[in-house]
Amino acid sequence: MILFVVNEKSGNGRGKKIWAAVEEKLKATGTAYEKLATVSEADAVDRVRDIVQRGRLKAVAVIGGDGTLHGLLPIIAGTGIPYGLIPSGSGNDTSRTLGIPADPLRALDIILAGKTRAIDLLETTAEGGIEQRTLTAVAIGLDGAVAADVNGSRYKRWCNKLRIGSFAYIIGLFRALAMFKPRPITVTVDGIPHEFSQGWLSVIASGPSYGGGLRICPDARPDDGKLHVCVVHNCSVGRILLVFPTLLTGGHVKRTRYVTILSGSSATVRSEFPMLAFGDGEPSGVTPITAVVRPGQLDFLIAVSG
Ligand SMILES: Nc1ncnc2c1ncn2[C@@H]1O[C@H](COP(=O)(O)OP(=O)(O)OP(=O)(O)O)[C@@H](O)[C@H]1O
Repeated sequence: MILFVVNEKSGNGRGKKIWAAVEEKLKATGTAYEKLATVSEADAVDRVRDIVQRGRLKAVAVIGGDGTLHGLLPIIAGTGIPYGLIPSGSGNDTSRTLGIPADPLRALDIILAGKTRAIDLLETTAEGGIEQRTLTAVAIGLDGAVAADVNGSRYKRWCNKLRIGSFAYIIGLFRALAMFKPRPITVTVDGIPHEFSQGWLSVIASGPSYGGGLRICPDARPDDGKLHVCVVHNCSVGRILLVFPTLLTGGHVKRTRYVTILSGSSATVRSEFPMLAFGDGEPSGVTPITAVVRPGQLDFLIAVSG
């Protein structure tokens, strides 16, 4: 049996509409399935845990965005249960990285075909011992301020309605820039500290894409067994605005005066004042935060040619 976890809120209600089309096809193909419409991450965790414990699951598939996938990682990671996605979020960085089509029925075909690829996860521990697993990237500093502003905002709902979900992050950036002050930060990768007197943002990524399609660590691969770090530092607000469009192509990595790219198997970000961190767009605590890569922890359902 395939368990479908449906976040009807994701993508501003798109999850609900997508389920109707998906269910029709599941019935037409005689697929054994169970649907779980969940109202929150905690609700999903409790109910999915019970079903996983009962066993005999062929796969767990999410109809939602990166946040919905993120919420179930503590239950699915390391179990060998194939994890699938029918994207209905606004950022959809996981589907972008793994080549999962936006068309729900084509995404369903991938789930039904049952081919998996083992991908890496990031395990983070933030101030106060808050532990999380993240699939795409942990954003700290300015990005954290952007995520905090975007999540639950009215403009995110409008962008989703207009099907320009990624645009919400651009609005969030302008709003966060008006409030955020760069601070001294230390980014330690595999034990080697890198000091920045004006740290704007640090992103610890498993794959190349975050924030709705920004190619923050363009050389990262979700199954390369490494974590990748991008630090933007020591530049003016004007420079940040100039760098931002280059994130869409990954061209920012050439601006080595204020963009530093690192990689390794563990990374810690410390800041003079606590900075917010968001993993897969969900709150992960505040600095200091340490991320460790866990290679091949998740068997993700992907396209046969992917
Ligand atoms: N299983 C779930 N069921 C209902 N709500 C959930 C579930 N998991 C997480 N949520 C909540 O729903 C919110 C939106 O979900 P999600 O992040 O998947 O969609 P999105 O924000 O539209 O897309 P994206 O993360 O790709 O930008 C999350 O931020 C979280 O608060």
